[in-house]
Amino acid sequence: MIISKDLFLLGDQDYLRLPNKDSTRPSMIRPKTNQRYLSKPILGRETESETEPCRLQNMLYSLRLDSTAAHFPCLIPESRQMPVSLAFRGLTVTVGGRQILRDIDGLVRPGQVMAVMGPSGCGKTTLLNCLSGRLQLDSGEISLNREALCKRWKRKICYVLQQDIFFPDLTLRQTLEYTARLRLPDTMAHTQKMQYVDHIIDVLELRSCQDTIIGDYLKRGLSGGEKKRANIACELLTNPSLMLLDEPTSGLDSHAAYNLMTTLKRYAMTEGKAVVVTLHQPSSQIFHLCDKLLLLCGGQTAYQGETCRVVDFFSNIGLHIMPHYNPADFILEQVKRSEEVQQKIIAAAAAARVSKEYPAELQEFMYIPEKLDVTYSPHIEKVTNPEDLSSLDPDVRRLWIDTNSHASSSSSETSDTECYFAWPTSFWTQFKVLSQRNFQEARPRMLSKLNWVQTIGLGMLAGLLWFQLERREEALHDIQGWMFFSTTYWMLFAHFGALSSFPPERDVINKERRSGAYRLSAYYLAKMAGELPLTVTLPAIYHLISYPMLGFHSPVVFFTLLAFLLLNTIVAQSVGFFIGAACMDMQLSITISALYTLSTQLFGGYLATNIPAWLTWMRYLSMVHYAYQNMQIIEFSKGLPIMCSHQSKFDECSESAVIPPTAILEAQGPHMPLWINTCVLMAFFLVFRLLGYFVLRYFRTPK
Ligand SMILES: Nc1ncnc2c1ncn2[C@@H]1O[C@H](COP(=O)(O)OP(=O)(O)OP(=O)(O)O)[C@@H](O)[C@H]1O
Repeated sequence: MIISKDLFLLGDQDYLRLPNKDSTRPSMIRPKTNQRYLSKPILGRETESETEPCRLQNMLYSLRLDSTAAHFPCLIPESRQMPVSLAFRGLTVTVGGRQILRDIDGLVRPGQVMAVMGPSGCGKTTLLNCLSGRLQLDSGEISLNREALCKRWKRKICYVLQQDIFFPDLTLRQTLEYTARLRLPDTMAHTQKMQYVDHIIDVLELRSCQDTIIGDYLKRGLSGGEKKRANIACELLTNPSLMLLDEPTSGLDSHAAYNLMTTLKRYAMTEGKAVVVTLHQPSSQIFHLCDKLLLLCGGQTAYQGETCRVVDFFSNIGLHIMPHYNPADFILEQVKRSEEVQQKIIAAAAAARVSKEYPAELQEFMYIPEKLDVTYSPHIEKVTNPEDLSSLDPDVRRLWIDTNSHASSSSSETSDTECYFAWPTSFWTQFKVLSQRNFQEARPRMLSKLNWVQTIGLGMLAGLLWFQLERREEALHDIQGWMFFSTTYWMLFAHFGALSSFPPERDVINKERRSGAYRLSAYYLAKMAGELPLTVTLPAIYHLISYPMLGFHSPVVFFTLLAFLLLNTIVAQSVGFFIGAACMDMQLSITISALYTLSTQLFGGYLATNIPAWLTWMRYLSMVHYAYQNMQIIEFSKGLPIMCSHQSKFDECSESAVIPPTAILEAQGPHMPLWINTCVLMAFFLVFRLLGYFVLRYFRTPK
C-alpha cells in the first residue's frame, strides 16, 4: 500500500526510472569525497532494519533528488565540516513551572532529515531550543557523535529561527558576504569565501534576487519565501554539521515549500549533514522527503523512527489510514483525537522503545571520551607541522585544523567545562568586517534624504534667523541662542537616533552572538568606528551652512566650535545607546531619555541662569552645559569682541568698551576652564560607552 501511495504521490516520469540493480541505495551522482557520509555511518551501527517499502521509497526519492544533483557541487574542501550523528534521550524540560517535554528520544544520522511534528503547542520549538543548547534540561542527554553537547559543538549547529532577522537595508548578497567574512575561518582566502557565497546562492536558488534589499514592513524587499531561504542561506554559510530549522515552510506556498525541503534534503545527502525540521502540516511529498519522524503529543513521544514506517505503527494499534490519504494529515488527526486514543498512541510509542528494533544508541547512551572519531581520519595524528597540511587529503586537512583549533583554544577564557572553542576569525577581522557592515547598514538610515533635507533646511533657517549678528551687547543673547540651539538640537538628534536604531539591531546581534560569530568587544568597537563618520556628517554640514551666515570670524573659531558641537553629539549618542541597550521596553527608554535630555537643556545654562542653590548640582550632569560653555569661551575669546551697550548690565563696561569673555560666562553662574569642560565631556563619552558595553556583556546576554 505504501509503495503504491508513493508512486501515486510522485507522479513524475523521472521517479519511475529504475535504480541501479546491484545497489541497496540508488546510484547517486554524488561527489566522491562525500560518498562515505552515506555509505558508512561515522558512528554507531545501522541498527534500524530497512523494510522493503522504506528502501524502495528512499530509492525513489533519492533518484528525484539526483536529477538536480548537477546543480549542487561539492563544497569548498577547506570549509567542510565533519558529519555528525545527533542522538537525544529522555529529554525532559520544564519552562515557567510547566513540564513541556517529557522523556523524548531521537536519532538523526548524517545525510538524514528528521521531521518533528505534532499539534500546536506540543513542544516542537521547545525541543529545538533544547537541541541547540539554549534551554536547560531537567533530565536527559544530548550527544553529537557521542560527545555531550558543549560550546564547541554548538558552533557546528545552526538554528534557523521562525522569524527572519536581518538588517533590512542590506542586499541579500551583502548580507551573505558579511556573514561569510565573519563566520568562515581566516584560513580561507577571501576569494574562496566569495566562491562559497556564490555556491550557497545557487544551492538555494537565490541568484535572481541577490541584489535586492532584504526589506521590512516599511520597505519592500525580498518576498517571504526568498527571506526564508536567505535565512537558511546565512546559516548554511557556516557549513554546520547539524541544522535545526523551526518551521522553515511556514508562510510558503506548497510549491515553494516543496522546493525548499528538496533543497534541504539534497544538501543533507550530498554534504552529509543531519537536519531536524519542525513541520506543521506538510504535504505528503514533503512528509516523505523526511527520513525520520518524531511525532509529539502533549510534550510526549507519539512516534519516533523512520517516516516510512509510521503508517504501519498506527495500523498495528488499530488506527488505519484511508487509501490515498496524506499520512501527515492522518497522524496529526490521530494525536488530536480523544485522550484515550492519545494515551494508546503514547503507550505504543513507549512499548516500541524496548523493542529489538529500537536504535542501540538510544538504549544505551554512552559518551565516548575522545573529542574526534579518529577512525574517520587515520592520518590525523601523524601531522605535527601546519606546513605539512598542503600534502594532505582535504578532509584530513580540515580535521587537523579542527582538532588544532580546539586544542589551541584550550586556554581561552570562553571555555566550557568539558570542551573548548576558538572564534572563527581574529579580532581584527571581526572589527574590520563589522565596521564596514555597520557603516553600510547605518548609512541609508543616518544619511537618508529626509535627514539631508532637514539638516540643510535647519542650517539655512538658523543662519537666516541669526544672520550677520552685530558684535554688540544687544545681540549677545542671540549669539548665545544659536550656540545653545545648535548643541541641544544635535544632542537630541543623536540621542534619539541611537535610541530608536538599537532595538532592531539588537535582534541581529543577539542572533549572531548566540551562534558565536564574533566577540562583543569587536562588535562594540566596530559600531563606534563604523558609525562615527555618519554621526558627524550632518552636524558638520549644519555648522558649515549656519555659522558663516551668523558671521564668520576665523577658521580657528569655526573649527573649534565644530569640534565641540561634534563632541557633544557623540556623547549624546553614547547616552542614547546606553539607554537603548539597558531598557528592553521602548516606552520606558523614551520616557527616561525625554526626562534626561530635557533636564539637560534646562540646566544647560541658557534657559535658566538663576538656578536654586539646592539644584545647582544638576547642571554638572548636563552634557550641554559643558559644550555650551566651551563654545562661548571660544566664540567670545577668539572671535571678535562684543561691544558694550550704552546702558550695559555688565559692571566691566564702565571701564572698557568691550565685554570681557569671563564676564559673559560669570553672568550665567559658575563656570570652568575649557580643558576641564573638555575632559568632562570625554569622561561622559567613555563612561556611557563602557556602561553600554557592560550592560550588553552582563545583563543582555542572549539566551
Ligand atoms: N517561557 C514559557 N513559559 C511558559 N510556557 C511556555 C514558555 N515557552 C513555551 N511555553 C509553552 O510550552 C508549550 C510548547 O511551546 P512550543 O512553542 O514549543 O510549541 P510548538 O509545538 O512549537 O507550537 P507551535 O507549533 O504553535 O509553534 C506551549 O504550550 C507554550 O505555551
